[in-house]
Amino acid sequence: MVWNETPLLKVQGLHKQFGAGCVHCHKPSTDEQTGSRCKYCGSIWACRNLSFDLYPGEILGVVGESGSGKSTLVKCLYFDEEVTSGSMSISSFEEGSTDLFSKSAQQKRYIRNHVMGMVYQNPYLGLRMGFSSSGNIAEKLFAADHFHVGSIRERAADLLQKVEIPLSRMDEPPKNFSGGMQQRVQISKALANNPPLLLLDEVTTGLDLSVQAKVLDLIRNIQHELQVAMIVVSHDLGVIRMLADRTMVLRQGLIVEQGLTDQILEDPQHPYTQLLVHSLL
Ligand SMILES: Nc1ncnc2c1ncn2[C@@H]1O[C@H](COP(=O)(O)OP(=O)(O)OP(=O)(O)O)[C@@H](O)[C@H]1O
Repeated sequence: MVWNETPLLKVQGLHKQFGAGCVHCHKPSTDEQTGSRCKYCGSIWACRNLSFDLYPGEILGVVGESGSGKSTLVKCLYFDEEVTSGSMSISSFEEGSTDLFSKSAQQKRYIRNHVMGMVYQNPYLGLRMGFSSSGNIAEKLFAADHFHVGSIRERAADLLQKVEIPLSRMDEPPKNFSGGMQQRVQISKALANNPPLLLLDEVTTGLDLSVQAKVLDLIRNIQHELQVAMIVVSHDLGVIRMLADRTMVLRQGLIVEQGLTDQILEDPQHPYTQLLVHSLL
């Protein structure tokens, strides 16, 4: 696939440090050998100098072992975590001319509500379990300035149908639903504002294999139908193989390899990627 358009998302030099830091680690090392943890003060550089682009309608996979910085990356992109340094722009917001990390809290909320959707591994983070499923979608629509009650209910029904939640259950709260159904409601809520960018963090981890396959199928169909660009975080190369056009491999907060998913999986160049790929086989 050739991506010859303007990128939807541009991330440059994203660093995220946990801990106060010290004189020895005031600058994050981008040396693979050094590791992500400062041996003097224990601070962790969860993301080190991450730069990448995402094109409209593309699915970018982010893979790496536990602790490699995958979740921290998407949390930073969704403003759940404050970055230590770096910049991010989205072409559909102020024509991509401003750094979104430097915006005020209020502006960040606006950006989240209008141009992003997020699906968490834990549905309790993305849903109000006690609200009805349609109410969850309405909440996202209100946040994105849609106030017409009739059309909100219609949109909720439409979205829930898309993720195969029976309409007879649209007024039930997600706490009554199975794990797979909760993930599907979360996906429909994340799509409510028609975002050009959807972030998905380990969305099938913990689900039964057959349920996983259904959710993955659904994500693929949605991408096909709505052409929404996605960043899919997973430690599971099977998920990445099924969904991602391009893949970025993270290790100790650094990108060690990136490229077309087929190339990465068929002919990994970095020893760490080779280990990851071969442990799948
Ligand atoms: N709130 C936090 N405070 C301190 N350290 C943190 C915090 N969140 C993450 N970290 C550290 O940052 C590093 C990256 O964590 P992160 O959760 O991003 O990894 P991950 O690749 O998503 O792992 P997993 O697949 O297990 O979720 C880890 O060393 C982790 O301990």
